[in-house]
Amino acid sequence: MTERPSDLELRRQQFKAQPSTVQTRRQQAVCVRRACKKYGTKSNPYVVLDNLNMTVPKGCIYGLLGASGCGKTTLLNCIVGRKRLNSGELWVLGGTPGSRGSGVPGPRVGYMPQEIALYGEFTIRETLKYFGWISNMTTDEVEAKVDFFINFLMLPDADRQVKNLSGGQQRRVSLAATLLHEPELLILDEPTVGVDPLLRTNIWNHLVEITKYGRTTVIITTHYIDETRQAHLIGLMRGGYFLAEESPSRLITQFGVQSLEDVFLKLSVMQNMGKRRRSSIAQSVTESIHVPELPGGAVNPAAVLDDEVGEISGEFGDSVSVTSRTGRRVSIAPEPMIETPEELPPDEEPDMSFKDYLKIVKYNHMRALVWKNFLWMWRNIPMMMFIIGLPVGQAILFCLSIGHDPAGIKLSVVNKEIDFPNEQCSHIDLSCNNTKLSCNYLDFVSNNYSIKWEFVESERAAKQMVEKGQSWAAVVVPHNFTDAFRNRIEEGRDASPEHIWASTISVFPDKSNENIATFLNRDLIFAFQGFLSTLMVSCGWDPRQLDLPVKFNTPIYGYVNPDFTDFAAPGVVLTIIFFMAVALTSGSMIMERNEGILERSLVNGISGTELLFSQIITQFVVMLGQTLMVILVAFVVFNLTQQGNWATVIFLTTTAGVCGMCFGFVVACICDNERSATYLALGSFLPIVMLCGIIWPIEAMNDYLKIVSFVLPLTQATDSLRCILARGWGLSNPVVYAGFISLLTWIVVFLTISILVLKFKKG
Ligand SMILES: Nc1ncnc2c1ncn2[C@@H]1O[C@H](COP(=O)(O)OP(=O)(O)OP(=O)(O)O)[C@@H](O)[C@H]1O
Repeated sequence: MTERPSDLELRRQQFKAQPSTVQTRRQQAVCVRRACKKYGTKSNPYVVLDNLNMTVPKGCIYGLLGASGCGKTTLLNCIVGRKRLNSGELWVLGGTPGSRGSGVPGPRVGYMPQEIALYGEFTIRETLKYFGWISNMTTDEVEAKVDFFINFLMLPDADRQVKNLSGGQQRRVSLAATLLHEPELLILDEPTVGVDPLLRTNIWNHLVEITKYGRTTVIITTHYIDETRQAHLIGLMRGGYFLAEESPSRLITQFGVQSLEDVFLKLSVMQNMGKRRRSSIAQSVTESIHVPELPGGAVNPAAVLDDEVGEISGEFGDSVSVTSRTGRRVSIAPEPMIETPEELPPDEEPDMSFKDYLKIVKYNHMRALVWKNFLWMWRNIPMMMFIIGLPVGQAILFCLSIGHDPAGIKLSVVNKEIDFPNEQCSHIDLSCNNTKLSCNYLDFVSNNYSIKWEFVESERAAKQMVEKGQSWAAVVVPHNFTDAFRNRIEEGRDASPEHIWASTISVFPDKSNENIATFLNRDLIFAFQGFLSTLMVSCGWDPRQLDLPVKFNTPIYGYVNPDFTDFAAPGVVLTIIFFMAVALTSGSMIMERNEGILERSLVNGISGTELLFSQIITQFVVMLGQTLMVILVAFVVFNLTQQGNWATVIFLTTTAGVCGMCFGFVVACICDNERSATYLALGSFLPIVMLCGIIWPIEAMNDYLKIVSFVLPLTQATDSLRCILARGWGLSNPVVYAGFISLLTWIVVFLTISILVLKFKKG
């Protein structure tokens, strides 16, 4: 119902001191009582709001003034429900901010933060569309207002991107986004910074206009004290409370000064004098400063200067609280006409149907958020290509660098069967009568394995090369190797120790690198078996006679020569997808939060759950792209082993990505800045890689760590993917579905933690 202006005028005359009850306090647009807010630690607290009282009647413009750092933004954040008071009471539009059905945060409030808090890549039109949609406006309703704001706020073309506007223009777009949905309570944190005087006047005129009929209330902070002359009430804040809360004209009249700045100065001096608590100073103040008589107990000069009462910390209008010399804080309030009830009545909570409880997300919010996220991606195509390309690059690097046999391992060989350097192993004789079998063996090694020989003259020289790191092993072939070897075969069980010794090739390896030493060991022995087999065939003997009596047949799963790449690939693919999702999700959420955009959306009524779900939808699309590309590269381009069902592989990998996203939410919710998020993400990366059986079998792990490893998100998943890829197992296999169960459990755990942290972690 529209009130007649004359009634309003009458009502505004009552903005001054008046006795209040809880009921009347609730009828104000904003009512703050005994508000305390501290930052810092318990042992080292930093008090920002100190027993502050504030009353903002409906339909007024309230100018919140105070020096930089005095706590204005903190107070506004508490009013819009983004920060919690440590103690005290707060009513906004009749309810407690954050309570169910209060509409605060929500569409009843419009908040323009100090920071620009807009997406630079969006145009002015898109920005307004996003905030309009959040506030349940239709696209047509937003469009209808775009032209008005472009003209009124002297903005350039609506299709210009915000990042290409000047700082002042960006602030005006921010103001337009706040005014757009005509909220009942407008909270503007320094909207006129960087705005020229003409436009500043226009903005103030607009505020006066929209508050004219009492439907809109405005709280505005500014450093330009004198521009608040048009406000109906101003609160002068200093030291965590209000020095005064009055209409500007009354303050100027009563202090007998020319400007509000002078009022502020005088009040500040009064406050300082009070703090010094000396009656002599009080005397001088009474002489030098004219303290006006303010009816209704707004500021009680006696309270300021009375020797018994040291410090004024009150507000005009409702109550004045002071600190006595004993340090006890007392309240000087006007005599209440109605006795204030001891107990506060319960918050007014609207009836909620069962359906309302189930509605954890709103369609218009989800539409705006998902649209905004995709639009951001579309406007950042190079960045998106990088984001999709990064895991692909990592997969390529993995496939090219991990798990292959070392190539070109260098050995220093002294072959005493030949007269080196005069003679070389150049003519390889494959007949049974060959007199230089050592040359055949060495040739077999270099042809079939990636080992390079360097012949040297003496055993000493061969060992020196190893000592200098120039070769991985010194190989010594004895003088009569061929004859001794033939004798050894022919003599069989009667072979003499001399023949055994003379037919033994000695290897002096450098085992400082376990991997290379293992490969060298394997290659030299396998090569000898191969060489011997060839020799026996050429001599017409059955090569099986000299086989080891343990025979490895064709493997049931896997290959005769398994590849470490195949072993590590499942874990590495999951790790890449998991941690890319962690980085992306936490990065984008922290970026939005640090730029104030997240805060702004939350004040507009977006809930933490909606934010999470919208992120899940958009990040899921990105992550699906990453997963498909990684799988394509690893299993199609690099042909890693894949015996299983493609759908199961993709399903498991994307589930790991969703799990990573949810961990990213936890990181973003817990960490306040990118640095701590990076530490947390990095800090969890190595333990997961080490403990989830990704690079080394869990069977080799310490028994206690095995228990930890069992519950980690990627352990069962890696095992599951390994079984799908290498054994071709399907979803019905317990090892395979254990991977899914583990990931899904972690998704629920991470989401619950995120929602709880978002709900309870407010200033
Ligand atoms: N999260 C925080 N942790 C610790 N201290 C904080 C935090 N936020 C604000 N402060 C401190 O609280 C004080 C009040 O900050 P606030 O932003 O409310 O001031 P302000 O009056 O809005 O200043 P300005 O006019 O410059 O914006 C400042 O000294 C600030 O450093």
